[in-house]
This record gives sequence, structure tokens and C-alpha cells, in this order.
Amino acid sequence: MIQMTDVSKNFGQEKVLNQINLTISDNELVVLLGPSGAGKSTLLRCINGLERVSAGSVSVDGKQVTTNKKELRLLRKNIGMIFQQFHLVKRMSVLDNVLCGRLAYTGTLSSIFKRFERRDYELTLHYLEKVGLVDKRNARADELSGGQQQRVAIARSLVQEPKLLLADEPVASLDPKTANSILELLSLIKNEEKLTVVITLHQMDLAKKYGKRIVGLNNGQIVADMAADLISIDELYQLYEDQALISQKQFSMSDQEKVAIHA
Ligand SMILES: Nc1ncnc2c1ncn2[C@@H]1O[C@H](COP(=O)(O)OP(=O)(O)OP(=O)(O)O)[C@@H](O)[C@H]1O
Repeated sequence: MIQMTDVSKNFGQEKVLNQINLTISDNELVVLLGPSGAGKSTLLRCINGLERVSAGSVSVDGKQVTTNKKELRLLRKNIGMIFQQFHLVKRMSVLDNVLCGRLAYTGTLSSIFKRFERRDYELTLHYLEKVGLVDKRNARADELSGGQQQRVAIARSLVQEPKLLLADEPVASLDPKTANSILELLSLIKNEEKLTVVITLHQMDLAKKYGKRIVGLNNGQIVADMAADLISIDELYQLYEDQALISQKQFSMSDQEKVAIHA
């Protein structure tokens, strides 16, 4: 479970997150929506400690996200991260890129010499199979299409055996068909691996299609928290409006709806 309590984040004078209170239960698939600069990526990055909160607290599975390097390393073992630009090592093979996801489990020396155990290879092949790329294992990462590269990045995060997957605009660089297939894959994997998944997106139709719950951010504040089924595209457009307008509208879930979303 992710728990954010009164989280604020400043970059210099700019308040990017303002008193965020958010609870995400295990096995949820939550989509963060909102205009550019709303603070979506910053919120994600506060969850795995890539950004340090200025006030408030974040915990994952009951453990505080701290600044202590050792504690952060342990925390991040359980958190996979997927990025818009895939962040693969272009000149390395698909197999080696995915194996990199196991580095958190090898000792420092082993990781320097890229010494992996048999289980690391087994997991790598297993997840390459799952994302449909086992045949491409020896190809260089930069020989693959964008959609295939994102699949490699997904496999790399899965070999980490995480409990939580954070995806920061994972389909922003992909065409609509490929974007759908990647979100389909994430949604399938979430169910099969019993993961909690938090995704930032810009496409409202995809948010509604794949997110069970949509959290709207505007100007560093949560302005909506709804079951995706219960919010229309027109209403989602309003998340992008002036915040004063949004606050006049009813975007919060009843307790009944909150229960339904977790069912
Ligand atoms: N490392 C940083 N240093 C200074 N300012 C930052 C930093 N990271 C983010 N910001 C600022 O914080 C604000 C929120 O950025 P963030 O990337 O979280 O928004 P976003 O909602 O994810 O936007 P987008 O949809 O465009 O990715 C922006 O004004 C951005 O310039």
C-alpha cells in the first residue's frame, strides 16, 4: 500500500505538490491525469524516493520513504519504474538490458563483473517470453521499435520482482495502436503478478479504458479521485481547467464507490 500524507514538494520558490493525501491499495491500477506541469511525475518520483518531499510523508508497504541510501535501496528493490523514453542501454542486447533489472539482487562486485546467477537468466527469459520478445533476446536494444523497447523496459522492471510498478507516461512516444498494446500488457501483468500499478498518462480515453481509478492533479493538488467507469471524457476535460472551477464540482468518490473500485 502507498500512503502519502500531507505531501508538499517545492522546487525553489515553486510549490509543485501541495498537501497531497493519497492512499493506493495493493493490486490497484491507478492513472494520474492532469495538465503538463501539474506535478504527476514529481508525485511518482516521491513514491520511490527519486525526489525528496519538502513536507509530509510517504510510505510504501508501511515503510517510510527516507533519504537513507541503504533503506532507499531496499525500498526500490520492490518498485519497478518505466519511463517514456524507455531508458535502455542502446548498444546492449535485449537480454543484457533485462538482466540489469537483477542488479539490485547481486553484490557490488558481481554487478561490476555482470556475474549473474542461473535464476537471474531464468527470470529474464521468463519475462522476455511474457512480453513477447524472447526471440529478440540477442538483438541490440536500438534495433527494436519503440513499442518493443518499452516491452523490454517492462521486462527489465519485472525481473526485479517488484510489488509496485510506477510508469511515467509509458506510451507518450508511441502510436495509438502500440500505446493500447502496452497498456493492455501492463494491465494483464498487473493481474497475473498481483502488482500495484500507478501510471501517468495524457490520453483521457486510455485512462478510462485501462485505469480502474483516476486521480486528477492540477496545480499540485488532487482535484479528482474517481472510479474510471463513473467519470465521462467531458468531465475529465475539466481536470485541465482552472482550479477554481474544478473545486466547485463534485469529483470525489462515495465510500461505496471506493469499495467497488477495489473489488
Ligand atoms: N528537478 C526539478 N527542478 C526544478 N523544477 C522541477 C524539477 N522537476 C519538475 N520541476 C517542475 O515541477 C513542475 C511539475 O513538473 P512535473 O514533471 O511533475 O509535471 P507533470 O504533471 O508530470 O508534467 P508533464 O505532464 O508535462 O510531464 C514543473 O513546473 C516542472 O518544471
